[in-house]
Amino acid sequence: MEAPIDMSQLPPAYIQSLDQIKTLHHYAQAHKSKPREPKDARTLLMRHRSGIEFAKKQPHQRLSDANTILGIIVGQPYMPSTKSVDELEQITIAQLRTETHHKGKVLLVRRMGGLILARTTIGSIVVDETGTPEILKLGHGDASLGEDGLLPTSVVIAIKEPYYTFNNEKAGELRVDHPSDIVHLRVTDSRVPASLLLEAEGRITEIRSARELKEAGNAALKKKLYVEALNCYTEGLRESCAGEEDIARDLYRNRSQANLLLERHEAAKTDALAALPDSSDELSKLVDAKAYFRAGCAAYHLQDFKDARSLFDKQLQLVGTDKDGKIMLSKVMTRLHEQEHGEYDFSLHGSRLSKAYPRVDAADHLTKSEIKPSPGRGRGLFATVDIKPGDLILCEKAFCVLFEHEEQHFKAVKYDVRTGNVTQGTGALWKELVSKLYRNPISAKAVMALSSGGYTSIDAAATSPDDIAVIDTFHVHDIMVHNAYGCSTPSKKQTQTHFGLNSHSGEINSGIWTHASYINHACVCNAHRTFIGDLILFRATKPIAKGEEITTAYTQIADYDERQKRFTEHWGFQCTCMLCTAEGADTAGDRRGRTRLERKAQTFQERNKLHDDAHPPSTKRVQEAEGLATALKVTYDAKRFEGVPRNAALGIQAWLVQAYHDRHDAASCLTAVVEYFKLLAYEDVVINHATVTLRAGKGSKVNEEAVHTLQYASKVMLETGKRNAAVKLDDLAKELYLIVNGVVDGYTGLPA
Ligand SMILES: C[S@@+](CC[C@H](N)C(=O)[O-])C[C@H]1O[C@@H](n2cnc3c(N)ncnc32)[C@H](O)[C@@H]1O
Repeated sequence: MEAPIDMSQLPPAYIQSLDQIKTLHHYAQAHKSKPREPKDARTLLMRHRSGIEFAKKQPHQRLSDANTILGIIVGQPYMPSTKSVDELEQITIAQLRTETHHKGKVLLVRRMGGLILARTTIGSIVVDETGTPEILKLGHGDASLGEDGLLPTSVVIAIKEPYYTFNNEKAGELRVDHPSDIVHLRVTDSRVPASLLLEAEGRITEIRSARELKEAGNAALKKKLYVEALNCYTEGLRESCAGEEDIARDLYRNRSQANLLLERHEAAKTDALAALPDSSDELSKLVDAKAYFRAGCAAYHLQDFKDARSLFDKQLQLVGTDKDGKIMLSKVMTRLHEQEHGEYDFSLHGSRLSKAYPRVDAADHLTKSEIKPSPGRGRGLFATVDIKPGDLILCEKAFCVLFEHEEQHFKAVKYDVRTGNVTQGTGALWKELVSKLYRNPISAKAVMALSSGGYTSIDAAATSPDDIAVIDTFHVHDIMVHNAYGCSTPSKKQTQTHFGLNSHSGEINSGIWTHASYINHACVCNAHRTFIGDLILFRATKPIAKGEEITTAYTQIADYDERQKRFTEHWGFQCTCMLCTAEGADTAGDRRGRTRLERKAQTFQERNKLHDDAHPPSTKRVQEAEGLATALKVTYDAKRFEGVPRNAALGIQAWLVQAYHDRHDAASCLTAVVEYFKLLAYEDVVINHATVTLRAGKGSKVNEEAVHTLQYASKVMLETGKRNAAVKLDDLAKELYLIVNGVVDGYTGLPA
């Protein structure tokens, strides 16, 4: 989940930058609706050129560098235009007003400068039909599309309902935050004013016939100029006339390939299917097979494995046999098995991970849960079957995830002018998410349906004027803030090392999982999450009955007041789970006293680190720890805390478990383990050489330490010759390990 920033950790330059952002915001508010100040074209262009040079020299700005500052401002939201260009009244740049959203208006401009591809924005200079230049800043845009993909110079750009605001230097600029507010008008378009009929700079307008455009597209595809190829094929389709059905099919089939390469899987599938005739002769069978293969690949990427199976089947029926088709079909069958049964080869998936390949090729398994209303919490996720502790509840691939080592990632401070909140960690994800949503607008609907904490937008997904899906960027932002999960950095080692999946890397990586996002929070929850690459796994920590709500802990903040503050500020709720109810009924003084004692216990543990049984702690130290543990336990009202964890006492109790083990005090060690599980609110806890039982209670919790304490109990049994009890305890430790780690891999248990 998005982390609030610790201002004391920021370099001074950041604080300055934030102050600038805040000052700018106030300046803009004070200059609302004033006439735009004219600008000198020469100065504007010169400054733009030096901006381009500067951006080229700083391709990788990082937070660690105190001299380079990335700040993202989440501005005062304005809605994306849901009108088509034809419905809007044309205005000129001179008519713009400062800090104003020009509703009902459209600006027609052409780009005259290069692009400044900065990490947080994309900038250029545009000129309107009167020759007036102005700065254009795109808050979001798929930089991978390149200059001509983003703002081609071969077209006229319509900026729908333009927003005119101020840049860092308090100079006016056109700001486009919603990519759908930009429409490309071909120069042949009758709406383009004569003065903007530029000399064709792009190649598209030089070529006329559909066949020539197909050849140009193929040449561009070979050179990996995918956007150019796409534009050529699209233009070719517009130019193709009656009698040219074969060429049109080629154009669709080839555009499908360009779309696949641009990760526009929905469009890739539509195009591939549009290319299909009834295969009559051998040659058309071959090209049809190619189209089925492409449609199958697109369906695979869209996780529609049933559809993918039927498409690859059709491909193979046409050609008899094909190596690539067979490989894909075999992968599809594995995915269908994962999807239906929730059975995954997690070791294999983990072993394929690396920083270069941080995403897993796996299916979602979602059938054990469904979205339903959760009284007082909006919607929630509910079990559709009885689920046992340790069972996989769900496994889902991210809709979008960004890892901090990836090229598109950058670290930036984000300042939200609406709330004054300063956060870190999701600026880059926001940009990536918007790009991905535009690339696949149908899948976008699942993301746009997520909770946004009260942001009310237009039903943007339902409208697509000018054939462009409309997505409200600010809505996406708020959805991301309320739903993103922080995840670990993927590596091969994750599934090979002890608690490898649990090792978090500071939560800078984050992503959106659309189904898992429906899980509501409870501090004492019934589902624990881990990650393998971009796969999120939830396992049951206790029995979950069919129809019961699935809950997870959004944050593990120990202090009650701090925790509630975070819930209120970040997610807009107060937690009323069993733990919060019990802790909330303590007096403020009780809580303060407990926190003081807990800190004392933590300091004691830090000063008295345990090593092994060759270096056991002294009796005096153990007595000190026992005193602290007792003092902490009595801070809990026995009745009120029945059945809920007594978190503050856990750390020192775990220290005692190891201390007794290291001192070869078997009886005390086992008693301390029993006590540890009682503190976790486990029920029926019996651990002796004859009986080993523990049962997760309604309010119990589980953690890494619980696994370790059971391992110490197991060791003690082994060392005292009680092998059966040792094995039982080791099995229990392994069961808990599976819950906490997500997979059993990496577990280091008893020696044989
Ligand atoms: C990730 S979403 C969970 C799904 C959400 N309930 C929905 O309807 O889409 C997070 C939001 O759910 C609500 N929520 C989650 N846990 C809650 C709880 N324990 N009590 C009340 N509201 C909760 C809050 O509105 C929070 O901002």
